[in-house]
Amino acid sequence: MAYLNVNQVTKRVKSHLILDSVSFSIDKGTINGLTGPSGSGKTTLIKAIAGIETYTKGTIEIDDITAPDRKLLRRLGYMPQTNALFPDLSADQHLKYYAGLYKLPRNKYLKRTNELLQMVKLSDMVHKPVNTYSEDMKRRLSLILALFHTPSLVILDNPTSGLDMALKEVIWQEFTKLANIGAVFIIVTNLTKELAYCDQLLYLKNGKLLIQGTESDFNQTTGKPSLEESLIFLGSNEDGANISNCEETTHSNH
Ligand SMILES: Nc1ncnc2c1ncn2[C@@H]1O[C@H](COP(=O)(O)OP(=O)(O)OP(=O)(O)O)[C@@H](O)[C@H]1O
Repeated sequence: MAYLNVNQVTKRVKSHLILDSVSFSIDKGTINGLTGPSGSGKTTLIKAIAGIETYTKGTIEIDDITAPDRKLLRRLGYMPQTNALFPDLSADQHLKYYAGLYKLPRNKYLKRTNELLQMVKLSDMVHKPVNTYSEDMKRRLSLILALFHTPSLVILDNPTSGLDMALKEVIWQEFTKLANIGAVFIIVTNLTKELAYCDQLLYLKNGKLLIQGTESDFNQTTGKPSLEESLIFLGSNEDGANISNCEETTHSNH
């Protein structure tokens, strides 16, 4: 039974078709990498799933609930591409604010929050206002805000952008750990190394979902020997026109 069902989601702004009848399903406990060229609609799609962007047609169901729905608020974790933090508030104040929004009892999230702060090496900054943070510290806090309430669907827009290699590794280990206990991840990234960690990949181009599948599904569909070459091929191939029978070559990981 799929945890997330996206059915023919279409977004049109005036004459611009930003999402073109996008349909896919995602199972529990999987890490899904969403990739594609700049401007292909990745951010628009994840914002629609997170309930913060409207769309013209189609439906989105999360855990059998039609989105958007307030019942989903606590089940979702979302990290935007550009930080949406309050400059005058500290990390601690951000966490308290969001815990209040999710109605989390303090003793429930405190231990988890401390673990995450340590993981991203922000413990020393917890009482300092965000306007004293570097850009990558802001990314790290945004990531914690997407994870600390143990959501079942975690949606992250380029989560490791600007972070050092060692921290990227630690963060991906955490994603894997959470997926192993049932969390679903949708991670926007164009980094081949990160895409290779994912259970399943989704490739969006010009608002259309061209392929959903594993790395080997991608290579089989494109006829290329590696994911990197497949992505280069898909990116340079006008509208994916030469991708034959994408629908038929689409596979689910489960
Ligand atoms: N509200 C809007 N009104 C008009 N055009 C929009 C709107 N939102 C997004 N777009 C356009 O839709 C297209 C897809 O944008 P989106 O940010 O979703 O792409 P993306 O794949 O996430 O790009 P990137 O990788 O560069 O972040 C772009 O051409 C963008 O300019």
